[in-house]
Amino acid sequence: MNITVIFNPTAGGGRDRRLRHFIRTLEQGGARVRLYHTRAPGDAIRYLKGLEDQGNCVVAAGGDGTVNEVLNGLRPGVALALFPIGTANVLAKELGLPRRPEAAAKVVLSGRSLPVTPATLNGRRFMVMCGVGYDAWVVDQVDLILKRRIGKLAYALSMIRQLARYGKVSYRVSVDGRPLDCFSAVITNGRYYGGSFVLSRQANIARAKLQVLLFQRSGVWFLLGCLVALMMGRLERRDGVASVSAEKVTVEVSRYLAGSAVRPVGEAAWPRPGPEPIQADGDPAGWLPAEIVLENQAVPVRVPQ
Ligand SMILES: Nc1ncnc2c1ncn2[C@@H]1O[C@H](COP(=O)(O)OP(=O)(O)OP(=O)(O)O)[C@@H](O)[C@H]1O
Repeated sequence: MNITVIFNPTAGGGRDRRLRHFIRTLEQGGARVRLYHTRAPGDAIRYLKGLEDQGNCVVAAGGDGTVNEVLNGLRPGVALALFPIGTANVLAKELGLPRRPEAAAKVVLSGRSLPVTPATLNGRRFMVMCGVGYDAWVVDQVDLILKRRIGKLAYALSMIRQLARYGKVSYRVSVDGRPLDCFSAVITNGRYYGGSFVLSRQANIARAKLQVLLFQRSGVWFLLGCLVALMMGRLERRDGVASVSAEKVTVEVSRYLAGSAVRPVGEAAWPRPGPEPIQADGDPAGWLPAEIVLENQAVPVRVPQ
């Protein structure tokens, strides 16, 4: 088996020793391995697109951002595999993948292929989820230097800083043509969020459908209640949260609402109309408006037998 491994040396704060174990196990299992260290954001896509022959399988050795880049550079028919060494690794959690190097390598060598249907966000593929509103601002404003030092905690700090933003902009989300309004939305392919929190019990990564979660009430207390419900795995049961399945979703700003005395730390003028970010698979992915479409072909993903 020919395997290309794309290693993001910045994912999860750097995991060189674990990578060596992983590669050694692949080679001991008879695989021919080509290893590439990424040098910057977007490098994995460029590198993979330039490869005439990607082998039987491309392994994303990193977190969800690395998987996202590999997915965007992957040739049709080539299998995707994961060595989860990122910060949150939501897709790995979704697929029940092991994190230990030897076990992860065994899944690549002798696992089965699960067809997973990705979606596109304004033409760029994503595997797990994208979001607008509160969670997009949290991702957009996270301190990346702090993230390397303290991992997921950097997101917790960004979440606190962005609380005051929630409810100041409303969005018009069209779900398979049906217009709905909200103050935040997450469009997901899978069940999990931020690691191991259950976002949606209706979503399933093996199903060719997206699940759209809409946060339809404003107010910081409502948002805090949603975060607690998320931690308890009961988000979809909360009043003010709608959960609908879809194949095509568009999102645009509906309106900017009246100001607030509270403003996020570091914001000079607040609130003000401006570009609204989108996140995809936990990384910034541009600005609204957004068109999200389920693809019509699945990608084979290596999972445990
Ligand atoms: N050599 C590099 N230097 C800086 N950034 C890089 C490099 N290679 C890849 N990247 C970028 O790093 C970002 C974060 O990587 P990734 O998401 O895999 O790790 P993570 O954030 O630790 O994990 P997770 O997304 O699971 O929380 C990716 O969006 C990718 O574009």
